[in-house]
Amino acid sequence: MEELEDAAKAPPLPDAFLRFLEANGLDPSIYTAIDSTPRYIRLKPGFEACLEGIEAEVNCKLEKLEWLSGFYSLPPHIQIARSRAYREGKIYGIDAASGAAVMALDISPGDHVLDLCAAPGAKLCMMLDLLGDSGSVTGVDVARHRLAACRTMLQKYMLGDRCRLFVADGTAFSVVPSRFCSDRESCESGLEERGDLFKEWTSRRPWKERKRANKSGTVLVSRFQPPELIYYGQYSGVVGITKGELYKTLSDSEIANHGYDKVLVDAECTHDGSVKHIQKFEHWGWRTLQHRVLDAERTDDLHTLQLNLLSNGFRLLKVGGSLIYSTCSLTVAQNEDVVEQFLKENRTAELTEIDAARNWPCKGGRMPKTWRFDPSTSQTSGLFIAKFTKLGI
Ligand SMILES: C[S@@+](CC[C@H](N)C(=O)[O-])C[C@H]1O[C@@H](n2cnc3c(N)ncnc32)[C@H](O)[C@@H]1O
Repeated sequence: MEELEDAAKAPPLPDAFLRFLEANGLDPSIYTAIDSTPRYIRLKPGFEACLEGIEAEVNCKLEKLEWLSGFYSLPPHIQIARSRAYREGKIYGIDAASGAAVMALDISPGDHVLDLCAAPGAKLCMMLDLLGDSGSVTGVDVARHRLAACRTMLQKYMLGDRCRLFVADGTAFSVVPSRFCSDRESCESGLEERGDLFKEWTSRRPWKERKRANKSGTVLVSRFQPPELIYYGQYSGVVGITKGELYKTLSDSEIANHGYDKVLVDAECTHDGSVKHIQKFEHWGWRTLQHRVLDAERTDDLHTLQLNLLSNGFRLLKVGGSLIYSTCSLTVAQNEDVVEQFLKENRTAELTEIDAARNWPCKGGRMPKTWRFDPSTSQTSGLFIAKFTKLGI
């Protein structure tokens, strides 16, 4: 292949992937920027005083990101996974572009937030840190093993109190926030009176679940399977209510008032903008890339899935609430095209300006009000972000 002749310019990528990039109008040179793209960490709120100690541990200076609160950049070769700060839950490994997607939600105290493609949970943890001692976050993912990793992360960072996790297909998920029982007082009263109420979570449950999951042999659930609650915190709104109350379905007009305040649809995609992810295929084998990225892109199923996730996330949003649609693909087909189709089908959806983006090192997408991060523009991983508001009918 001609593209591979100039080794100095061309990244070590297989022909099929280069053809995929070309077909989607994407510049392969972003994959060479990887060596100079910094790594990012987010400091857990409350550990600001530990900064110097963390620097000594990872043996480098942490550069504060002026445009994203709580984030620091490190040289790309620095590994954080073995550091004590990481193991003790003082820092998170999360790309700055992912942090921007969460910030675009404008989370306010008391918000009830839905994260429809939540695993492994870096954004979910950030939402919980932003909420602090109010509101709730509901995480949903179709992959049980990935959501179990998310539960482990909640436990590690001690963030589980206001969170509940459901293994479910996000295109059919229907559980609304349990607004009425997410305050301490209301949760603590009357728990002893009825036997069918959810009691406080115990760690014995995950073992039972594992057994059940092993028996069923399924890793992904289908849209016809009921949601499976694999974790809930004490103030997540689950303790003190019945199964019937938890799974009660609401009409669209009821959701207009009682739906989620904020929704994140960080949709399944080909991950082609996540340069670090693409580089992993060097070790996993380029054949796996063919199967997971290129074949997936060629089918219409992925675009339909993205549109269905976005539509269902929007359906569960209350009027006046906002939704972020993001993918770590840089193709127009998985981003602007999905947004365009969604707007055609949803007259109560308004594409909304992300005010903070004016100060972010990203560039506009092909549609006004949409944004794109990539290694060359923003020195981050690739990410597309669009924000919608739900209008009253
Ligand atoms: C880009 S990842 C999400 C990353 C996550 N938001 C984070 O910050 O760690 C996409 C996720 O979508 C999940 N997924 C794929 N199809 C889904 C579906 N139909 N419903 C819910 N989740 C789905 C995948 O299992 C995967 O975990």
